[in-house]
Amino acid sequence: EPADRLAAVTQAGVLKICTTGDYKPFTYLDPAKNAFEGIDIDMAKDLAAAIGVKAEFVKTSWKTMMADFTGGACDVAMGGISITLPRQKQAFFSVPVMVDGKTPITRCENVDKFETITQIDRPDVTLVVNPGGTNESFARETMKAAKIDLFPDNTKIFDEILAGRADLMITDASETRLQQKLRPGLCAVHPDQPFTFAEKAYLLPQGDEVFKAFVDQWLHLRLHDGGYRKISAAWLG
Ligand SMILES: O=C(O)C(=O)C[C@]1(C(=O)O)C=C[C@@H](O)C=C1
Repeated sequence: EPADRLAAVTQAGVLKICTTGDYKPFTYLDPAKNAFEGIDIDMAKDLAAAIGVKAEFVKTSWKTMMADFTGGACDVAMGGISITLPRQKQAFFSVPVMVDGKTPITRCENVDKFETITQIDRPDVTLVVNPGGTNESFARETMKAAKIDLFPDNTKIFDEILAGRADLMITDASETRLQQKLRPGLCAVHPDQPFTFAEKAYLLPQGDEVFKAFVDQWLHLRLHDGGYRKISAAWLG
């Protein structure tokens, strides 16, 4: 009999969602409230409601997400996750939620200095990078000369640039757009023309066509009935 996560989730009465909690506006673990919030957290609650069960969030990290997911820690992983071919070998993805891509963010006085990879990839430039996700793989593939400074706490990483301990970060354009609002002094560099093409989607169990069909249909409806727009506008203004 084929794996049927939709039936298992329905029977359990709970949808378990793996999420990192370190990536605004998609997933953020608010330390004061000890609760997850963000666009994909609201979407996860909506998905659980659509199935007719409650949502339970399971904290993961970019480094351990695939192992946690394939190990059965959760039914779906959500929170600004990019579709990649290595991940696609181990799991299904939903239809894409949005298009994104890698863009520099730096102190505003430096926006003209870091427009191209050639300008960035120099020995006197320090790029701060969060470990374990597509930001790290992009940096390792593209940078030959620049100094790569791994900084594990993604909720504080942008302060490294503001404080002058790093020159820039290269991350998703959506994140650079939000962080330049949250941290005056930081500016996104051409977020409308990112270096890469990447799509965000939700990670689903490998081979489970029934569950994927349900999630895809739910997401298709929310992308067209205003549900997604309403949720994302609440976090992005
Ligand atoms: O790995 C991914 O899919 C992501 O898009 C997550 C990722 C990353 O690329 O490292 C993107 C932006 C955040 O700053 C943190 C993590």
